Amino acid sequence: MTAILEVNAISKHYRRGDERIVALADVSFRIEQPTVTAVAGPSGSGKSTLLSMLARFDQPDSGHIMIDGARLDSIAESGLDQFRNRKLGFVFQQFNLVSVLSAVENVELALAPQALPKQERRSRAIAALEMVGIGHRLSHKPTELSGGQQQRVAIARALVNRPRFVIADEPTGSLDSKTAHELLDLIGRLNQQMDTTFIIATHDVKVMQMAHRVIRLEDGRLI
Ligand SMILES: Nc1ncnc2c1ncn2[C@@H]1O[C@H](COP(=O)(O)OP(=O)(O)OP(=O)(O)O)[C@@H](O)[C@H]1O
Repeated sequence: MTAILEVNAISKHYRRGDERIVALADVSFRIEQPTVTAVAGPSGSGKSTLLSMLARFDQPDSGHIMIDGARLDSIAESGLDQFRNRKLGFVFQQFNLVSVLSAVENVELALAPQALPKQERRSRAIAALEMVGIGHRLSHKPTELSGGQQQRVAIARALVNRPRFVIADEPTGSLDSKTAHELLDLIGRLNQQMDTTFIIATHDVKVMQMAHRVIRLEDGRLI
């Protein structure tokens, strides 16, 4: 069976002056089904480096990654935006919403690369916001929303293109415990209903508890 994600012996190092920093060392794993995977490990263990490789923001020094049976390193630079737009959604600790835009406009941004009629774009963005339970806050700007509501808008933005994968970096890091629980329930539901695969870098035990699988990194190695 073709894995939906296959990470094959990837390594990555950085140089700082004379120092050689091993960020990832011979990391391999497969994800066979649409599931929620937590990537855990202490600060500096390589979690963000791994996520940036999965999105091809950066490339490993050796090894390779396959998504839906296709090698990431075979995608031409000119095709990267399209690849990310079709396959991936992103969620960040600080939400990364555009402060001057409303909730619905923030979600519409993710649809911009597609040549959709304005009305279609609007209705898709509204549907995504309704799906994450925030259809009653369409015209609110980020500063007029709570942290949990902003993170829901960010999730709607990540999901509006119905990507196969959502890559999240500490999505509960700025949320209180109750709001984090609600967000994780939502992620669990979206995984079930939409078959979206979530890969979540985290220090949060709650995320590790709800994930189907936890991958642990230490000094760039899987443990
Ligand atoms: N651009 C870079 N140049 C030099 N070193 C880097 C660079 N990016 C990351 N590193 C180093 O690579 C290692 C892994 O960093 P990474 O950001 O992946 O860790 P992390 O597990 O995500 O940490 P955190 O939980 O604090 O976000 C660290 O030692 C870090 O200092």
